[in-house]
Amino acid sequence: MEETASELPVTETFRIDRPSFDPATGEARFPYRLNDLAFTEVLTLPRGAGTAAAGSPAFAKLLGLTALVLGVSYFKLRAPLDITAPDIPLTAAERAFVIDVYENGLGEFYARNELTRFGKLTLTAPDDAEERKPALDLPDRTLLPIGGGKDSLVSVDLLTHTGVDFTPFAVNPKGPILSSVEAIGTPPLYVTRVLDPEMIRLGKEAGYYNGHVPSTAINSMIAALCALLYGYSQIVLSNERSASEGNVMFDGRETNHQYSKSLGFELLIADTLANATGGALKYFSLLRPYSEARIASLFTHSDKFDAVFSSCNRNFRLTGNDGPLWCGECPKCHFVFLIFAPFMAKDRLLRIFGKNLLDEPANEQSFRELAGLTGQKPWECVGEILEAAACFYTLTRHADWHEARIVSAIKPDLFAQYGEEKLQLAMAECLTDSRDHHIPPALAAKVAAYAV
Ligand SMILES: CC(=O)N[C@H]1[C@@H](OP(=O)(O)OP(=O)(O)OC[C@H]2O[C@@H](n3ccc(=O)[nH]c3=O)[C@H](O)[C@@H]2O)O[C@H](CO)[C@@H](O)[C@@H]1O[C@H](C)C(=O)N[C@@H](C)C(=O)N[C@@H](CCC(=O)O)C(=O)O
Ligand SMILES: Nc1ncnc2c1ncn2[C@@H]1O[C@H](COP(=O)(O)OP(=O)(O)OP(=O)(O)O)[C@@H](O)[C@H]1O
Repeated sequence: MEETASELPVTETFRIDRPSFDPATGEARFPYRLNDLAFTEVLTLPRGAGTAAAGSPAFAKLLGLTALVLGVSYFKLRAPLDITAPDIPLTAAERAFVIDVYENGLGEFYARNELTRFGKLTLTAPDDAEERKPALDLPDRTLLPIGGGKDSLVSVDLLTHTGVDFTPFAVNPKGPILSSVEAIGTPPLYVTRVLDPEMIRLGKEAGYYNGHVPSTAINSMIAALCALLYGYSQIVLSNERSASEGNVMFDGRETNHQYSKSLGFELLIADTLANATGGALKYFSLLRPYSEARIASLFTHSDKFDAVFSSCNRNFRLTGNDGPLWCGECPKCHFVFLIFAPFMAKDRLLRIFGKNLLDEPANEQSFRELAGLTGQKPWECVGEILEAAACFYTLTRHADWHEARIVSAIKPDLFAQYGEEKLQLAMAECLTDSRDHHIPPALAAKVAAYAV
């Protein structure tokens, strides 16, 4: 559906109503209205939440903010300019946070649907003048969201070896999330999330838009509700530094498929959660210092999860996955194979993927896109272009890989485009940890000492 400026939906409105939570059933309900359509999203949290925590002003605040963030799935059907939340008071900083979710969090959605929304959205909600709420008392415990792929499992290893106990957390766990948590062996905290089926149906109909939503922002707000209810003082994400690189420029801004995994968003949500809890709830990514290549090298230290993990997103569709753990066809499978290859024994890598993805000519175009030799960076959860190019460079000099079909096929263009010196420097950079992170200093020092 194409849209011209004169057709912008100025008379349409998206309304976010007051959400509710019943501690007896663990059910949270989030009602929305898009013009004359009504939707409800439902979360089911584990029962047994303290009623005191559920009745606190801080929980009401986080429930309201969660309603705003979860709203993106319904808003995107028409993407109107006006958003209202008549019963959810917001501070100035919270407004900026919500607008960021609806602008940059939906950046890929706008770019792919050719919708210009940056700087045009209005959010009408009552004012909350109290920017910083009173301090809550939360026990010193860690909630660790698990995605079923290599990243959060590297965090499992880092926390385990630095003596930090944690509870694995997941929203709608399935496939590799369930099997990885079983291998971790620590009782998890799981939340069931049911999107309104009418929204899913309309997303496939003419007259409605569809596209990507910022899933990490959504999962993080749900984790924050659980932190308050079940008593956790920190939520530890596993977002790599490579996630901050965008895909394309659109409507005057860089759009990023992984926006809500970026450092910029981490700072915004961390501030929002801290202000809502008087500083009691911390949020940071343990893997922010690392490139994807460095994370891959850290993953090789243990083979505990080899048979159960997968980074392939086909596993995480709402309806599940009836194919193999690694499809071997998508850009994410290709990227993960590429970054493991320099660091992992070849037979182990082939066992994990079930085949050699660098020997299949059909994959060449996809690998070229990952390394920036053609097209654009794929709309997928993949690392930086230069990082992929640097990994390819390493493989051109690697006894096990230099003769692989795709490595030999792209070598001339790789060298011509980047030059050897730039590729060598890029690899060195990938393996150098960044100090641009927000891990509490004592933990950062312990992790740095372990992750040599
Ligand atoms: C699993 C997956 O990657 N799904 C993306 C895919 O959706 P698809 O239609 O193939 O399957 P479903 O996920 O089952 O979605 C069905 C419809 O429901 C809509 N929907 C889904 C979840 C939601 O929270 N809200 C929704 O409205 C969805 O739009 C479908 O119409 O393609 C979609 C369009 O590009 C993507 O939006 C789906 O991505 C999921 C929301 C998802 O969870 N993806 C994560 C694996 C992901 O991409 N993570 C990124 C981080 C993104 C971020 O900013 O945090 C990453 O790991 O880098
Ligand atoms: N279903 C989920 N429930 C809760 N948190 C999730 C879920 N899926 C992903 N996450 C969180 O978001 C982070 C980013 O997801 P992502 O898919 O990039 O990571 P991963 O699965 O750990 O590793 P990989 O990048 O190899 O897939 C995860 O590390 C995890 O912290």
